[in-house]
Amino acid sequence: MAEVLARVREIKLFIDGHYRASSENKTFEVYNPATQELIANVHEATKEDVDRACQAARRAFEEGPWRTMTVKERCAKVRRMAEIIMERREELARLEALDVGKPFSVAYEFEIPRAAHNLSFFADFIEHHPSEMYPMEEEFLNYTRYEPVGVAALITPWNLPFMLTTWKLGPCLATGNTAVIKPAEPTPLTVSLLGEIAKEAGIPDGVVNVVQGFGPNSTGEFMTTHPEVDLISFTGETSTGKAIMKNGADTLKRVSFELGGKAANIVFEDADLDKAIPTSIRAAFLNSGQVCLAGSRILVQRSIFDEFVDRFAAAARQLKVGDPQDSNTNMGPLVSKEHYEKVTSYLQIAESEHSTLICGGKRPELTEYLKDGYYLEPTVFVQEDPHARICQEEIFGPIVTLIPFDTEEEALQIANSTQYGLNGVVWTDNLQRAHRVASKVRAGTIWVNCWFVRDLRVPFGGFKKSGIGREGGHHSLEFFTEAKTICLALR
Ligand SMILES: NC(=O)C1=CN([C@@H]2O[C@H](COP(=O)(O)OP(=O)(O)OC[C@H]3O[C@@H](n4cnc5c(N)ncnc54)[C@H](O)[C@@H]3O)[C@@H](O)[C@H]2O)C=CC1
Ligand SMILES: O=C(O)/C=C/C=C(\O)C(=O)O
Repeated sequence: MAEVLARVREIKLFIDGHYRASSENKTFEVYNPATQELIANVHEATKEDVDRACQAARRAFEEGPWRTMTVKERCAKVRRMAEIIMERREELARLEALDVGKPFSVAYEFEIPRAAHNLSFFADFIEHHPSEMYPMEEEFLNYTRYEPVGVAALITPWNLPFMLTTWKLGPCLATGNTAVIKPAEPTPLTVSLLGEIAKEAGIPDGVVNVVQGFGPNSTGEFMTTHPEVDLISFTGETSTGKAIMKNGADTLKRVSFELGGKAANIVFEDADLDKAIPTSIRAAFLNSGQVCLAGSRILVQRSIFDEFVDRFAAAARQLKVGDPQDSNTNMGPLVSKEHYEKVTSYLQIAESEHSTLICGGKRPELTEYLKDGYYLEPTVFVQEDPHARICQEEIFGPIVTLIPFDTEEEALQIANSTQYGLNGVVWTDNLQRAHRVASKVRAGTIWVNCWFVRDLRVPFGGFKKSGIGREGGHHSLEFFTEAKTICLALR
């Protein structure tokens, strides 16, 4: 594995079953966020390259065997992709840790197996999905077919590159669509391998294409305006979702968006703190807080506030910040210089808003090797005003805010006071309160006495500015297919 990490890679585009250079030989550089060392030179897809990828995906959809083969045969190939991913698990986890700066253990234990599961789950789900049937007395019989839509643009962010791309690719392929994928520009490594993994699994050329590049005036924009793209599944920032929607409007593209979040993690006085504190630590600092589901606003009932602050801060101080490749590391760096500057700008904002710094707020002391990495200690603030910017804006870093509340009504008001509504968390031993609060928080997923437990059958997505549509189970099936009704006269 040392060799996997040592070399500077050249990452090409994967179009129509082959690696290709950028048509203008344009490349950009990618750096290890833990050290600032160069790790890859990446070919940027020009308008001509994106056109090639979209045309290849269109041909593979219209002419190739992919759409017309039996669902059993198609899903077997998607399942084979999952097996190959697990065969390459260590390599993929090492690359994800190198590229994103996340701990290798998190990539190896959670994200790469989840990526494989994203493919195998949807292969099983789609293969065994029943059709609807509506008999009309004895005269007519209606039944429904779910047919693929066409060419899908799958655009993903840098925080969970491989996991989130496969979350989209699984249902896209199992239902018979073809794909043009674009990972985020700071983290192209693992996703760049998906084309070759699909090819090895026996998926025909042109079905899975991977292009690389930036968003506005670059690859992302060329994809979302391309006339051959029928649908777009996007995860990322809310403002990017708006731009993509505008770009796709002229050609009436179908969209599914999973956007930002600012989850309220509500801790009532009857909560079991021995469970609430370690899980709230994970919810705040997993992947250096770069998770859209992060519990970045912790609302704590005033009667237990001081105890919670002390115990939470003590647990935050215990986290080992360091080299992502070291198996003892709990938290790595932030993903890039640009993002580090954005996240650390909130330290000044918090100060100007009179937040109280409880712990963190500075670079940790690290070895010489990591001296240039984009590191920030796990940082905890207390803020009484839930309308302060650190309580409202998605910081997307290891900065968490503790906010006291007195009553259930007040907790709900605070929880619902942001523009986001992706998820929420409730800690209580009172079953009635759990149901009541869960029903009143305006968000797509509410975890009660747990966090980030994922069953891929359930709807996943956001209220308000956290997204449009739902993916997961039959929601993904509906997004990636056209439902067709066939009505047969029986007499
Ligand atoms: N899941 C989430 O909720 C995520 C939220 N974010 C938030 O977004 C902020 C910025 O992160 P970015 O990676 O820059 O997110 P982003 O939303 O700008 O980028 C996500 C993807 O969209 C592409 N993209 C950007 N502009 C585009 C356009 N006009 N047309 C088509 N594609 C476009 C990017 O190249 C990337 O592949 C973070 O600081 C964080 O607050 C970032 C990652 C994930
Ligand atoms: O479990 C999922 O499907 C998604 C998890 C996390 C994100 O979408 C994110 O952080 O962007």
